Formats: sequence, C-alpha cells, structure tokens
Amino acid sequence: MSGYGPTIEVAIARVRADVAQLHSELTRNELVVWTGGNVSARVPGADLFVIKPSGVAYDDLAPENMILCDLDGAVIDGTPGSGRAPSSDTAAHAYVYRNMPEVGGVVHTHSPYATAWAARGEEIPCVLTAIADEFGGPIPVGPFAVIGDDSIGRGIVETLTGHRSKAVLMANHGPFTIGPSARAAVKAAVMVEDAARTVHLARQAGEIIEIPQPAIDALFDRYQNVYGQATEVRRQKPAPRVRARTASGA
Ligand SMILES: O=C(CO)[C@@H](O)[C@H](O)COP(=O)(O)O
Repeated sequence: MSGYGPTIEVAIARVRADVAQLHSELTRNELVVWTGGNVSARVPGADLFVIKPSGVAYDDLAPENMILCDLDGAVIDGTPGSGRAPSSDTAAHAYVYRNMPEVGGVVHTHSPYATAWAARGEEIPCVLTAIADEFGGPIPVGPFAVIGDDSIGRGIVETLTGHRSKAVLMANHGPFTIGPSARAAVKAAVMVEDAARTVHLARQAGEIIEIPQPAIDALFDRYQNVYGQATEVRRQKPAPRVRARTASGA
C-alpha cells in the first residue's frame, strides 16, 4: 500500500494492470523489438502515473513491477516496483502529463516504418482516409531531443499542443503518441505505423495524392464523432422525433 486512500489505491491497481497488459499490444502489433518502447498511464484522480521499468524483457512485465511516479517523474518510494529504475523516457512522459492535462496515456515505440520517416525528419502527408480519420491531417515531425531529461517531453508538447494529431515523429528517434487513455495512445501507435508503411509503399510505385482540406475535416469529424458504436454520451443525445403513424398511415 502507498497510503493514498482506498479510492486512489484501487485506481493505481487498475492502472498497473492496464499498463502491464498494454505493453503486450506493442509486441503483438510488432511495434517494438527486445526492450525498446514504453507505455504509461495517468492515475485518475491523483498527480501520479505508472510506467514500465527500464530495459526489462516484455515477457517479465507484470502489474506488480510497473513503477508508480509523481508528475515530476520521481519514483514513489516503497511502492511495488520502486526498487528498479523506471523507463528512460520517464521524464518525457512526466512533462507531457504536467503540460497536457487532457492526456491520460503516452506511448513510445521504434516501429520501423514510422521510425524511418523520423530518421528522414519527414512528416507523413495526409493521403489516406485512415490518416485523416485518426490524425486529422499530416503526422508531424518533432525536434531532435536527447534521451533522459524532459527534452523529448518538451518536443512532444510543443508539436502536439493545438494539433489534431495524437502522434509525433521525434526526429532521429521514433514515434511518440498520446491519448485520453493509454489504450487510445497504443491505438495511435498502431495506426501511425500502418500509415507510415502504406504511404511508404505507395510512394515506391508513383505519385501520392493529397486529400483536400475540406474532405480531411469531414473525415476527421465523422471518425471522431460518428464512427463505431455509440458511447454513453452519444446515446444520451435526444433521438430524432418521429411522428406517430395512425392506423390509416396518415
Ligand atoms: O528509445 C528509447 C529511449 O527514448 C526507449 O524506447 C528504449 O529503447 C527503451 O527504454 P526503456 O523504456 O526500457 O528505458
């Protein structure tokens, strides 16, 4: 127990389980090799987040060895997992949580196609409906930043604040993604790799065609607000009124 009170302790336990499980999505989707990459999630209701230990094999990641940190990236002493060093990107994730309160999860991978675009310092143009849907436009490049302090975090925040994209290609490094939840950030990591691969393949065979801005706007709006199953919020919107029909059909 870390002494935060029962509600926060329950939230921490749930986030530990989520973050441990979501790391398996990185390997399942072939976004990482060996111990590269990391996922973190904010603890709802507390100035805390959970991240993986540094350089530990994916098969060994479990809720009890995830590491609880404060929003300065300091490990909370005496909590499960605190005996190990946290991810080398902990300061970067912490910077994002401090400066983007809407962010609930951060993901970093070296997925090969997205990282190849980062190596060239080239944004991924919006030439597919899937890119417009998920990212709302081109997927931007962030600055080159050293690993270990909050430089990467500053690059992520500078690039993504006010931007529709939930992914940034950090120059000479690889993609970082954010989302309202860690699961959403993992989804963005999967989608950015898919976009990077497909646009790369398309360019091998000819000229790619940009989608006009009004169509990008319409696609983004539909995907963000209409696509998929209605959420509780959408279900609560009043249904369109239909006039009762009489037996005669009038
Ligand atoms: O590229 C980096 C550092 O930014 C990481 O992806 C490492 O490859 C994995 O670091 P840990 O999270 O295991 O420290």
